[in-house]
Amino acid sequence: MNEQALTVREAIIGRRSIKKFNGQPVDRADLLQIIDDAVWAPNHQNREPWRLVVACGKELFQLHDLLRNTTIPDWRTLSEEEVEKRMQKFTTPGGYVFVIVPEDPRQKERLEDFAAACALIQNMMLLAWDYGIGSCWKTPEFLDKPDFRKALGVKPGERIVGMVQFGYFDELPKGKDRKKSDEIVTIFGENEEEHKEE
Ligand SMILES: Cc1cc2nc3c(=O)[nH]c(=O)nc-3n(C[C@H](O)[C@H](O)[C@H](O)COP(=O)(O)O)c2cc1C
Repeated sequence: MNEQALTVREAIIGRRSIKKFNGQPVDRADLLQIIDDAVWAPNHQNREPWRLVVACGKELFQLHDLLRNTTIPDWRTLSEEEVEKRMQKFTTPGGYVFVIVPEDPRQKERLEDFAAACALIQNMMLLAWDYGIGSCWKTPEFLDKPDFRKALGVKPGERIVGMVQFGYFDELPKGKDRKKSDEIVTIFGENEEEHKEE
């Protein structure tokens, strides 16, 4: 683990989604420590609604097979090089975390649980960044495919919030500028006159 000890602000504004990993393995103990810390995310009524499926180390090969069968169903008709090329985005991360929540039939609770899981994911990504480990939160359509869900052990009434890839990288992507507060903030009460005219 490469201890960077960034400030919270440095981690938040410096983190970038890594879409090109370099294949270096991620230590399972690091990933589990990241999860043990990330669970301090806010969650309503302390429901801790999440559960996580982790692949890191030897079980990655099995996950790669699943990802190949899911995303390239005709892989047997392609050359080994072609399959390898298409699989690179899946084979280069050193670890995977699938975050799963129950789909509560009550809308309020369902949205709260989803929101809490999103906070957990952001925590994981920031903690990883502090260890020098990049990540990318992905929501490909196949996460909802019955065969994929079954292979991951996702039960009826559960939803995969995201597939988070973790790994090391050689190049830091440049982030897209964000809107500033003057573009997205309305000061409470400031538009009162406008509303009166409506
Ligand atoms: C809910 C969510 C889903 C995302 N899904 C994908 C995805 O499927 N594939 C992908 O390449 N990036 C995905 N991203 C990453 C975004 O592309 C990335 O966060 C965005 O470009 C901003 O870049 P930054 O994270 O470096 O600031 C997702 C991000 C979020 C929050």
